[in-house]
Amino acid sequence: MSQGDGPAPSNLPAGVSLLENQVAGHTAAQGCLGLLKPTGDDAGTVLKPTGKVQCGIREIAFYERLEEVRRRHREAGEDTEEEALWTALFRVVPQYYGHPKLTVDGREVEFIQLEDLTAGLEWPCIMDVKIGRRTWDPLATPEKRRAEEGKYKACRQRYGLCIPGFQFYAVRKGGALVRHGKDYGKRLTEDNIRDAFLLYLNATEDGRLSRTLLERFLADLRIIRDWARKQTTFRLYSSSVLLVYDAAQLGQCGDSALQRNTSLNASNGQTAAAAPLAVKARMIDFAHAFPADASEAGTVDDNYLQGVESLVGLFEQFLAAEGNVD
Ligand SMILES: Nc1ncnc2c1ncn2[C@@H]1O[C@H](COP(=O)(O)OP(=O)(O)OP(=O)(O)O)[C@@H](O)[C@H]1O
Ligand SMILES: O=P(O)(O)O[C@@H]1[C@H](O)[C@H](O)[C@@H](OP(=O)(O)O)[C@H](OP(=O)(O)O)[C@H]1O
Repeated sequence: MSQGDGPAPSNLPAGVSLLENQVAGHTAAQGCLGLLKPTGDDAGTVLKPTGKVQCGIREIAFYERLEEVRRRHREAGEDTEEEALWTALFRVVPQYYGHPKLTVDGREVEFIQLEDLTAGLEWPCIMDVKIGRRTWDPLATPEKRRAEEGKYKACRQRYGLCIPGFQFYAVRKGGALVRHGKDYGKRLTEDNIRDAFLLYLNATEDGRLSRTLLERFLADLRIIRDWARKQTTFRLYSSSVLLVYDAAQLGQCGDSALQRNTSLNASNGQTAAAAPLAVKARMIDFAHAFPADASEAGTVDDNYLQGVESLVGLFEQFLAAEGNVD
């Protein structure tokens, strides 16, 4: 969604800075107001500007709805079948902390405050996977629809998803940070999209991956997939799954081929068994979350489901490949 027009903010309120590891969406580097990161009491959260009014209203409504389910769940202690479908999402949607207003460059801006999914990671590897063949919503103008249909075509056609941005720390290059933005994502095709995932996942040169990493991602992705297989009340357009892991912990999973400098591991004083590998897949960006209309009632969101099924399928193929480690 658009995150505000005009130059990048020059005058941020005290106690917030730009979220430096934002990998997609509108960023300060593009002259927009990107996500911010508070310090002090609110450390560990991010502030997403609401941008276009209707996008903000829809995204807040989605998070508030989930909060309402959470409140009922806490009070009732047990869920109806419909509630259970939504409580399953708590694990795969960032915690929501409301929608505060801040003044940026003399203008009042409403934000959505969320758990920072990258908090505490030493070498945060982050990939934004935008889900769905169709990314324009029912209110899109013909121009917007054409613009959306014209990009990331090859990947979207084949997989029902695209990669607008990612970053990773290359463990076998001493932890060098590599970033790829939307131009890279737009050049990907059905033949090489797997290579983008292999890069992101710190595969060895011969394509071997950490089994632990894949299994942990799959645990979350299957929760999202199972929800998408059943839920019939929403249509999610242009929503993403954010993949996050800490490459600094990869070397502690047991295989020397994936390891970074072993002295770094030793300096952490951690053993392979003691070091939990931080890995998560989370649903983000509900700016185009629409309640199903009358003609869609009782049916699943095929557009979203197909993208998530593809993502699960890709990770399952990686996991089934021979030679993976740990
Ligand atoms: N909860 C979060 N924790 C950490 N980083 C986040 C979080 N939410 C979003 N981000 C970062 O911000 C980026 C953009 O997020 P999001 O897709 O919600 O914004 P957007 O501007 O609406 O995107 P788009 O322009 O693609 O619609 C993500 O790719 C990710 O790098
Ligand atoms: O991947 P790209 O090429 O950067 O394309 C952008 C992306 O589709 C965003 O999701 C969209 O914001 P919305 O979700 O708000 O529509 C934005 O529209 P915008 O330029 O109209 O803000 C597009 O420019």
